[in-house]
Amino acid sequence: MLEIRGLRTGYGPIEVVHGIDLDVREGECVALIGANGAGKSSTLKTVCGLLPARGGSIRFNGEDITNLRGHAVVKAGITMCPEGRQVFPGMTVMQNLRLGAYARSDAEQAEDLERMMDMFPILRERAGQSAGTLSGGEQEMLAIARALMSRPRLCIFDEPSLGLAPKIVAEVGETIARIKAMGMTILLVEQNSLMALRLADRAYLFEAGEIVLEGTGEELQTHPEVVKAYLGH
Ligand SMILES: Nc1ncnc2c1ncn2[C@@H]1O[C@H](COP(=O)(O)OP(=O)(O)OP(=O)(O)O)[C@@H](O)[C@H]1O
Repeated sequence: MLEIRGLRTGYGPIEVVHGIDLDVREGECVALIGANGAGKSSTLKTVCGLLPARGGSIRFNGEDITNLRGHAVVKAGITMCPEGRQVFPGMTVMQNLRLGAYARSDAEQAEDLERMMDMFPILRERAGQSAGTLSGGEQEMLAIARALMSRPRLCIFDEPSLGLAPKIVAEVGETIARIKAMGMTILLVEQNSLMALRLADRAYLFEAGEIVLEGTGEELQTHPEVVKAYLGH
């Protein structure tokens, strides 16, 4: 579904991703793991049209989407649930959800809003409340629901567990597992490597802007290098 070949990207004079190849197949959950600064988030931003590619190509369902603008990438069927949630704090939960559907026609929005509030009952309870007053975990649920409102074919998660208490991290993991069970294709960047590898069908290990290892989630969970450096046992 997503085919990345020889992708390079960076900021100003500095290249931070040095020609990576990466695939996500339909229905898969693929995780990117690795240390801070290894280039995982920059890769996601480049896929989403938020950071220009300097070389290589990104294809989605056979279509070249390299350097399409953000809204065109959403229209193509890719939505990102960004690091730090980035809900609009002064807007209500309902308004945030509606914004998630901005790239679509209105016809099925009401139905999707209902579906999201069935899936996340807390959002129904808080529908009229400012998003900025929600807890971190509730904001993450809102960010996930808002992403799903665009009816993506590929849902990208950037550090969904960042800054959340362990109990809430577990809830976020369960939510992603539920979305996967619904048949959604998922690309996930996560500092919590164990959670990521448990969720993932396949995973890639990033080091200094390159992919140094790839395998199934299970294979990487027991790979000595991953165990030593990222799973801490
Ligand atoms: N806006 C920016 N301007 C300049 N350099 C940046 C910017 N964002 C990231 N970088 C640099 O790009 C490199 C890759 O960062 P990136 O965020 O992609 O890594 P990461 O693997 O996702 O790590 P993290 O988990 O910390 O987000 C790092 O050296 C980082 O300092």
